Amino acid sequence: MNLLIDIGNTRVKWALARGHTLAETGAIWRARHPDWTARLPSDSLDGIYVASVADDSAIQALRIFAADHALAVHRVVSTARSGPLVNAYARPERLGVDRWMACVAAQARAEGSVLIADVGTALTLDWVGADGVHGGGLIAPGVNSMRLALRNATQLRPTHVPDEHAWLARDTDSAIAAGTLRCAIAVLDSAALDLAPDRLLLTGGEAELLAPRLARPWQVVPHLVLEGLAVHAEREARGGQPARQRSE
Ligand SMILES: Nc1ncnc2c1ncn2[C@@H]1O[C@H](COP(=O)(O)OP(=O)(O)O)[C@@H](O)[C@H]1O
Ligand SMILES: CC(C)(COP(=O)(O)O)[C@@H](O)C(=O)NCCC(=O)O
Ligand SMILES: [K+]
Repeated sequence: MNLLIDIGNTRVKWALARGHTLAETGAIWRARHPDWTARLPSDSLDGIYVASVADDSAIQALRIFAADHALAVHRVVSTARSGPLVNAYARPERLGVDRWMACVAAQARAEGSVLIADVGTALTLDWVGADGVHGGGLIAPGVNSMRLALRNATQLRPTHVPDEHAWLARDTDSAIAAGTLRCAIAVLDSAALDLAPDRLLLTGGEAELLAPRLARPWQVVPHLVLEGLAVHAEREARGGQPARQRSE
């Protein structure tokens, strides 16, 4: 059994995986739990596969956890190809590895073109064509990050996030909640309309917030990045076209 770990800028997501199957999953807010590795499962593991876009201290903490449990850490990085998937970036290693793993998972799931939205700290879009070629994507702030940006750039200090998000808000907290949410909705709706893929996949911590408000039916896949790690680990175990990786 492998421990799969997706270290984002806000949360660590993990899964126990047997082959393609994610047996158990969890998420840990790193800022709230500086000792987050103590919350990871550690029994009966063969190894750890990690995709991290966070600062090096997170990988450092994971290395200590792995050494304590005599486990190898396979740090996955973005590569020019993975199986049938081809990376659009001229410098493939610069594509966020969470984005790359989401593309791997989306491509392995089904045929046809797919647009992937991962909305967490950042909102990212990635296109994978029916031919398996990654077409690139974009990076914007997630909803909460937009709210933090306003807080940092202004004197606005909202005290709550109202449930309703009317277009025409009549108080400051509602106006911020509506404005930031509708920015994210607008990006996803217009990308779905302009690019018209066969499938729309939505993941990330803000997926459930956005999904019911979108014009087209995006399929929410909570663990898409971890699914990509499972595919990657299996490809490597079979010896077939692994993405390049560093063993640590
Ligand atoms: N239980 C929750 N309650 C409220 N917001 C949540 C919850 N879980 C996730 N989020 C939202 O998801 C974001 C983190 O999403 P995530 O995909 O884990 O981001 P990252 O990959 O950047 O760490 C948070 O900033 C927050 O906006
Ligand atoms: C865009 C991201 C910050 C998203 O991070 P997240 O919201 O998952 O924490 C991450 O994928 C990243 O650091 N990417 C590298 C730059 C790129 O993908 O072009
Ligand atoms: K993201």
